[in-house]
Amino acid sequence: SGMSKEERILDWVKQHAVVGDPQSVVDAMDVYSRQKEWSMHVGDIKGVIVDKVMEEVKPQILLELGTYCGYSAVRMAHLLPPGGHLFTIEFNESFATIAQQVIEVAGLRDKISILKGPSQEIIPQLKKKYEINSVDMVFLDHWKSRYLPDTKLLEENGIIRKGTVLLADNVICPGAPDFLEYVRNSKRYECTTYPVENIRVNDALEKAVFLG
Ligand SMILES: Oc1cc(-c2ccc(F)cc2)cc2cccnc12
Ligand SMILES: [Mg+2]
Repeated sequence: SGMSKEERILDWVKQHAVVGDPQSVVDAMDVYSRQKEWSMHVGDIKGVIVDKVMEEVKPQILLELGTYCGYSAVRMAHLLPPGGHLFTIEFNESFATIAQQVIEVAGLRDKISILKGPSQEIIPQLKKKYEINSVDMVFLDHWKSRYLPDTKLLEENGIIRKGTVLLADNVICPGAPDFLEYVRNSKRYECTTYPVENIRVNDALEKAVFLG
């Protein structure tokens, strides 16, 4: 038995972050990933690109696919404009439980709602069950094989509107080739690629603006 990696990350955050200080939570998770155990959160190098897009878009309603331990949820919610809210979908119960506690340490419980379950089930419920009309930005960071089907679900369910910004992590590594091909060849998206030469792996984030 013993602690899971995610429990060890939470423990580190509790010991090294300052309660109510989101930046200290982000910094603690980055230090843990660099010095103890690499973890699959977006991290400090790609995180700067996420920050830049947040400053550009200033989303009131932000949807994240893939919470994991809550690193990007905390990083983005900290940058939300007043009144903004982040809905983050996580299908792994134990990850969601860890993320809820990380978000608690950050003092961001009022800005973030974790929706537990498979994205393909939750996306069609967003309007009725969570009273979401449309979202201003989507951060895709879950399983790569879900990027394209979930993007189509977001279109079909009217969750994204003209101008909604999709920002996708890992389009190179682990890679989401079908998603990339779709948004780059579709006349309904305006795409920008943000390549990142990380120490560990080369990767990129893709920004795809929905044109309606
Ligand atoms: O940012 C991510 C990175 C990786 C990843 C795993 C092993 C590697 F060798 C390299 C990259 C997996 C993810 C899975 C889900 C969401 N994000 C991921
Ligand atoms: Mg990722």
